[in-house]
Amino acid sequence: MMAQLQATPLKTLSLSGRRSAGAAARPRHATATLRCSAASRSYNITLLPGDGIGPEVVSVAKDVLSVAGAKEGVELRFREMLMGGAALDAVGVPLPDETLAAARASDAILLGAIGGYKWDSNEKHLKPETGLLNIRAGLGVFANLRPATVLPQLVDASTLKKEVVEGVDIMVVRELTGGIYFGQPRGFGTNDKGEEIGFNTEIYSVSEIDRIARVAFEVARKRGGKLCSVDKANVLEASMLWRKRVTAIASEFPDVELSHMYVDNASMQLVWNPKQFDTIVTNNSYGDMLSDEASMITGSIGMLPSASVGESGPGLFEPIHGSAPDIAGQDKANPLATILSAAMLLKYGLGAENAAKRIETAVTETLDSGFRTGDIYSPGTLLCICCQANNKTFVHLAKSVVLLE
Ligand SMILES: NC(=O)c1ccc[n+]([C@@H]2O[C@H](COP(=O)([O-])OP(=O)(O)OC[C@H]3O[C@@H](n4cnc5c(N)ncnc54)[C@H](O)[C@@H]3O)[C@@H](O)[C@H]2O)c1
Ligand SMILES: CC(C)[C@H](C(=O)O)[C@@H](O)C(=O)O
Ligand SMILES: [Mg+2]
Repeated sequence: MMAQLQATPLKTLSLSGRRSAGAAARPRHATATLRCSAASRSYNITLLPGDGIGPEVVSVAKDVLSVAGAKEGVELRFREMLMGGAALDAVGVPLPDETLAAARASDAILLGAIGGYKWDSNEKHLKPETGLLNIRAGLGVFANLRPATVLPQLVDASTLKKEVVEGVDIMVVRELTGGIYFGQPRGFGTNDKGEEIGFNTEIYSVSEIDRIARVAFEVARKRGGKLCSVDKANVLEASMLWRKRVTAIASEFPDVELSHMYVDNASMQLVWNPKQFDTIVTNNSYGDMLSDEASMITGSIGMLPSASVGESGPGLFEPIHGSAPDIAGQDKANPLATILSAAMLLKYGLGAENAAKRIETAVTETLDSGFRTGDIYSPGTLLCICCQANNKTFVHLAKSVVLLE
């Protein structure tokens, strides 16, 4: 099924449910909506557990997905495929052809994380990270939506002051298939002094900027109506074009208030006064960095989900964190970013809003009950582990909350 690029941004992606009235509640892409509510309620999901904590958090999210789907009559069939370091070890490439083919043929993809020390010095084409970039490009998922929402139960989990973070609800719209990650030329060489050099190219075309800008304006329109475009237009040509095009596209969205900010200033403003931001649109590399920074406003990088969508084809859903090799295999990982990515998969990938809501409610109630992994633990809460099969885990508590509804 098609990822609902048209329908998705028209609905709020915010966990807090901030939503404007009127058209906001009515997806514009009728075909996608009809398909979602049609008789077929059976979907194929590709699971890409990957490396490090990836398999731990994906197995938890899979259980939660199954229960939430079943309670709403949505049948989910899972197929696990190799990706990242796990694929390198098994078949010698980070993104096997069969994995990309299976992902393309499915209705949605849930990815854990890839990477690890073992493969860090591999050549570029044999890095787990190259597999990740290739699947994003291969699926054409150019719009990466990364919500950073401070949940009321976790206002004290942030290293920032409560009054600074309380109520923060930001959506970072990151361009995902262009910019310096993919620009040519890139590589290694020698300069005229005979010194070794490494180089990359930051490059954006008008069409790449226009399409991500339109997604961001649509998202902002259905949230707080404010869009801040982050660039480095005081120095870089690619950013100068970015700013020119975002400004031009703004005329299609007179109801959205557009501002521009340089990325260095934005990095500072995010921790000084994060509540000034509603929706941020930015390029691939600034979006990578600013979303990690925004995650710490919410308490932990283990909390931030994401949805990546394109013009057609299935969406890719993944936590924003990495494979966390420092805690892998110790049952310490916070699975909430992946569980919330699973909720985004249901809502925006499949249109199964009620099932998604069950997951969001389960997460809220799990936190209300005081359960915390180490990254968001505070005195007075219950330290729990990621995926051991006992009653003190997120997954089992989440399941029982889902079942109780
Ligand atoms: N999308 C992805 O698959 C992705 C994203 C980022 C990094 N990576 C890769 O992951 C590897 C490690 O990268 P890194 O250390 O820079 O970033 P990381 O996000 O893996 O970890 C950074 C820190 O956050 C902690 N952390 C991350 N996720 C957590 C969770 N769910 N619960 C609790 N703590 C969590 C880690 O323990 C670590 O201290 C590298 O190989 C990197 O390339 C992959
Ligand atoms: C692992 C890496 C390629 C990836 C990125 O830079 O996009 C990661 O940091 C992310 O945020 O998903
Ligand atoms: Mg990142």
